[in-house]
Amino acid sequence: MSTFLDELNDAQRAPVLHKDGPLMVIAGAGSGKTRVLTYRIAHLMEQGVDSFNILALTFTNKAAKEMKKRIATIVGNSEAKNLWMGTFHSVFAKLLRFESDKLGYPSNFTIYDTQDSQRLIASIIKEMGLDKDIYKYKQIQNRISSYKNSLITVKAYFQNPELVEADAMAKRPRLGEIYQNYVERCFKAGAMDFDDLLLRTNELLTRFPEVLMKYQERFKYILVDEYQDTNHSQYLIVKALSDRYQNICVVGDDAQSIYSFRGANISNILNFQRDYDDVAVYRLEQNYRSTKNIVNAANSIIAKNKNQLEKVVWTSNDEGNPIKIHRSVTDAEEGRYVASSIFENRMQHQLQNGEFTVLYRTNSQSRAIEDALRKRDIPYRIYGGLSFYQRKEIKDVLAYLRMVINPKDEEALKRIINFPARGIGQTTIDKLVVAANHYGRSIFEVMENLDKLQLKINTGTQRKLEDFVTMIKSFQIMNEGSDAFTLAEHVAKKTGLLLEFKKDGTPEGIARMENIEELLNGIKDFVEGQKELADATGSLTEFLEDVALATDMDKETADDDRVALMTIHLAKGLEFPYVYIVGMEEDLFPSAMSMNTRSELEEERRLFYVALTRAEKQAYLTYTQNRYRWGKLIDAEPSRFLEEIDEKYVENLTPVNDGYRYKSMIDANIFGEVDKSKLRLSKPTNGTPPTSQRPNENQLRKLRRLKPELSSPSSQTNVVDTNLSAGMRVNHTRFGKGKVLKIEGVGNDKKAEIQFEQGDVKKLLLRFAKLEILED
Ligand SMILES: Nc1ncnc2c1ncn2[C@@H]1O[C@H](COP(=O)(O)OP(=O)(O)OP(=O)(O)O)[C@@H](O)[C@H]1O
Ligand SMILES: [Mg+2]
Repeated sequence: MSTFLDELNDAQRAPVLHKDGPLMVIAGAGSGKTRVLTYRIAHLMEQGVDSFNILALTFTNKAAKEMKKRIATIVGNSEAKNLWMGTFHSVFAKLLRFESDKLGYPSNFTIYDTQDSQRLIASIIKEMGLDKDIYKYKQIQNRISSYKNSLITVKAYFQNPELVEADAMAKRPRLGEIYQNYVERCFKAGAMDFDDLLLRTNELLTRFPEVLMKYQERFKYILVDEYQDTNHSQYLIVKALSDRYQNICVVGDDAQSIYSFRGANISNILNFQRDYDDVAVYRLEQNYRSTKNIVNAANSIIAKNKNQLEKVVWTSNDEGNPIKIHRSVTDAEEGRYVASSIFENRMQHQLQNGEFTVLYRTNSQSRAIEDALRKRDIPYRIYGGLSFYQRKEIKDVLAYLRMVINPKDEEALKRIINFPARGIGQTTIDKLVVAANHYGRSIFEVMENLDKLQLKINTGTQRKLEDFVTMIKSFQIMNEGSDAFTLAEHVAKKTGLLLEFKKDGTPEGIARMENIEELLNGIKDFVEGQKELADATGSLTEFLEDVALATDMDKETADDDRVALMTIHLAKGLEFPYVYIVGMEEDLFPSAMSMNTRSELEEERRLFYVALTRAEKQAYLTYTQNRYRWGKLIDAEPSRFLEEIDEKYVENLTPVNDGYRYKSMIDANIFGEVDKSKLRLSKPTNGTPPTSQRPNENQLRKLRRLKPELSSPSSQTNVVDTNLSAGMRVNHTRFGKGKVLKIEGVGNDKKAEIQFEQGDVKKLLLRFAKLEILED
């Protein structure tokens, strides 16, 4: 028996050694679930299971790569290479390449990213002559995506009066038509969007029993990490594939389910035992990641959630320091605090930048942090913002390459038909689109047959269109004889793209040119790398697929030492010695959009649990009293989550009653970034922005209608204390005793201004404040 099993504790070893049949590992953060999954695969292989018969589904491609690396050190590289491992999307994109003809798709189908989907939907809305303020393309795309993830096809949509009615009620009666057009256009373009990769896999496995059987035989062992965040579509795929052998191993933590807004369904994990016979359930309790303080603090938070499985998490690691809470006056100051704290820790403890991460609830918070890090010359990388492959110039090059592989690709074509400029105007493109719709063909096919169609395009323009077709065809011929790199380099030069950016001469133009060079380097690396793999050839198709499914998380290189900035959602499964969670404020975290029901609020709390449990040694929680949001300065309240942590585990770096009032700071104009005029203009009387400026909650709620648990009407989170009035004496769990000076606002915005005995006057939102009325 090899020694790698010694690197597990007894509880971890049991699921690793578990023989055939379904098993589930349910355990809290940092207890080794991912490690169990990894070692189980290695063990299966050691027991003689063929690596070709194993399928492992992970949350990121990076996680898959790391797992593979670890497995390779145990069983050897050549065997590890054969494993099918990756995210749902990348694994099933690969599978669809082999089978797509059955669904009427070419094997070289294009993958539309979210931006492509949105552009296509925007143009459909325009072609249909609809009001773009009512039919907002991003919202529509979201809606279509959630239909697809619930396996509601266009046909199913029209057969469901409830859905049709809901959209009509939302003043979007033609949503179904948009959906239908969108699906047809994607099909005609030989393109699948992200959701199609799952939807079409489901279609394939349901419609073609022989295909299902083939993959059931192929994937005799299936393993899924982060099972709590699988959506319905993913669930059905796993269910179908594992149905024959039932060798299914899922690991997860219901307390870390944070993707319900994307259709993830926590009940998949809760129902696992019902779905399979004789499920073995394993629990892990020992956390190896974090200090005692962090583990205990995290436990104290998640205990506040009502809907969860009972779990114990403990650690034998050091006590560690308490979690540090820091308050600042503005978001810019918060950024400066984080930057200097990172700087000091790095110096004091001789650390690398890569040992720090800054986590936030929404992407827009990164700016203030970035500014501060830049000022201190601390290198950082943002994950999940605009990924490298989403940049304009990169998408331009990729669009040409996509055309080479699949000339029907409509979004790619529209992007480059007149870039660099070749005198083909929008009117011409519109005519081509109309003709393509009319004949049920792709735009490129229309362009190939211009001489036969009477499109009222003048001969000069017609010639330009023909030149374009000839150029693409010449690339296609070249593609047959050369590798992806040679072709891509040729395309970048021949199309004039490189020249276009060079001509520009501005720093941005040069940066764009360098990015294209970086892309070419990347393609070269890819071609070299793919040559080693058993089932890959280094073709352009493979490269484009890799790119379409890449997140910048996957692009990380080891030698590059930077502080990581990302949303909490992206941080799932990762770990860092030092973690800063910024923006711990009401309406931001928990998000203003997630306070309508208990289940939404509990999801926010799980998100906080995920954030905190990323930390190995030290966690910081920061909040500010004033923050620019929706273009206005608003006064922010500390997040309720701060109060929820058992105070034994925290240390307040900025005590509450230090007389640190933002008003006086602004009057003294100490902080340059606070613009007085803006403040006076916008300072809302009750501390929350006017309703009209808030995100359109109503629509969001409607978009979420698909989630059954949200439909219950009686899910108000907190009871507003209506009895409170000025003059009353109250007690607050944290601020102590005080007297109510006045009450203002109504309903959810009702606030009390309280003079606390410790000297501070505070305004508290009544629906959150834990106030006890004292009898005098
Ligand atoms: N038996 C063990 N001995 C030493 N280190 C361990 C052991 N088990 C897990 N670890 C380490 O603890 C850390 C957390 O493990 P892992 O990432 O597998 O936990 P997890 O349960 O998947 O966490 P999450 O819920 O955040 O995904 C990792 O650094 C891992 O290498
Ligand atoms: Mg994990």
